[in-house]
Amino acid sequence: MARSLKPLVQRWSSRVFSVELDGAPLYFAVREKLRGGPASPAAFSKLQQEDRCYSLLVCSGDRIRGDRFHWELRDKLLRDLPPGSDVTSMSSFLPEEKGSLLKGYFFKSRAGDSPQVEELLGDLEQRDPVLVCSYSRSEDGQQWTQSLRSAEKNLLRFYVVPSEAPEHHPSVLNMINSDVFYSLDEASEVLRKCDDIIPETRSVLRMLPSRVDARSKPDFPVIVVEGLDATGKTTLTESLRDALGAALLRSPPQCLSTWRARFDREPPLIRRAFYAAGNYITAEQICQAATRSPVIVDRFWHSTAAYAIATAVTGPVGNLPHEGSEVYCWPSDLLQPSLVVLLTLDPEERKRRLRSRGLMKTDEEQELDHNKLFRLRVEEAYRRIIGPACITVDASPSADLVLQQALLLIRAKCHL
Ligand SMILES: Nc1ncnc2c1ncn2[C@@H]1O[C@H](COP(=O)(O)OP(=O)(O)O)[C@@H](O)[C@H]1O
Ligand SMILES: Nc1ccn([C@@H]2O[C@H](COP(=O)(O)OP(=O)(O)O)[C@@H](O)[C@H]2O)c(=O)n1
Repeated sequence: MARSLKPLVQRWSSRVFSVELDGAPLYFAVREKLRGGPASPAAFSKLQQEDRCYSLLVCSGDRIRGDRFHWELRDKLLRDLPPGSDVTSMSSFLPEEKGSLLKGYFFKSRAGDSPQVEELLGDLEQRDPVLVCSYSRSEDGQQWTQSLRSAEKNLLRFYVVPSEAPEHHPSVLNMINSDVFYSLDEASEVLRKCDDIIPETRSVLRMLPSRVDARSKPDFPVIVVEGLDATGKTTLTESLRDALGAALLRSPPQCLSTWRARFDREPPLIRRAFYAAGNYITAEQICQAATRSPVIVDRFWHSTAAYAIATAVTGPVGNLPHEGSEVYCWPSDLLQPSLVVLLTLDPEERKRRLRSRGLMKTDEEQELDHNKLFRLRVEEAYRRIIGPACITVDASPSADLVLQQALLLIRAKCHL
């Protein structure tokens, strides 16, 4: 373990640890001394007597390298650990301390597998920015301890104790400018830093506007249509274009389509920076088009932020950052549309439309289909975004009725 990790270790017992089980976080803490009787946190309750557990936390000073390493580490663990290790995501954080989140993985190993696991962890510790902990149970099976290798290679031992759930999901601590970007500068800084590992980034950077001016008010109304995949955005935006003689744009813009799949394979930090940058390119196109006619936009910042927030946070909708949180605030340097229409649809009808349309696209969209909680989080995050807020339109009636409904709204709000 590198010396630079010493400050981290010094505050180790102030940290809370979170393990993802069945799609939601379970929390525990560690203490140097045990007060009261032994206790087993929920994250450890389903383990067998002979099981040993491990955690790996990524702690790179370089967030791009760290995020990529974390992304690739899951595949490595799934490939190289013995079957049945049950690798799951975990994190560690200092309660209420922004930027304190460390991300990693938690897994178990049977007694007979220990040499293979120890060898893999030893290799990782030597080469990569990880903090490795092992967890074992006392002989009477009542108390778990955590062992952390210190800078001097000594083992630091802590008792594992239950911890209350924090007020916010831990991911919220690192969300700003990692999952959601609030300025072109922040997003393009991430892209600039990865242009050596992803050469395509240079082409994306060249397309970014050199100057952003969110204050200039477009001459014609700008109407954004948002919603989950297959809610009818394409159908509605094309009809609105025809009905209003409007220009139709999308985010990410057409000019980024060649690189989109490349960035969809990258870890969240880079992928989100790509989509954030796309919004600024679309904003520039909107400004030009809105001098001549109304503009309809298929997805914009609401999509970028809502999917990012709903992916970073796990578990029920209650785990999202609370309503009014700064994470839902529109970036101050991004053009604000005149109206944002959010299409909502009953999940069964959405599935029917997806099936009738053919294959699904991104991993996130596939996740939407089988993870009901994720879908609910995305929809709720859409609704919580402010400045501009979105107005919900029920997309279950016929395409023509949905169009009429949207036109009524546009006439009322945009004086068209
Ligand atoms: N109001 C509607 N009623 C019934 N089917 C619809 C309606 N709007 C769209 N569809 C159909 O549902 C599918 C998904 O619509 P689409 O406009 O491509 O959604 P999105 O752009 O949001 O992914 C398409 O097959 C489309 O023809
Ligand atoms: N403005 C946007 C648009 C899409 N996205 C991302 O793109 C995915 C949705 O894209 P999609 O392929 O369903 O979009 P459509 O082209 O079908 O509208 C989501 O997973 C979002 O993470 C974004 O972040 N910002």
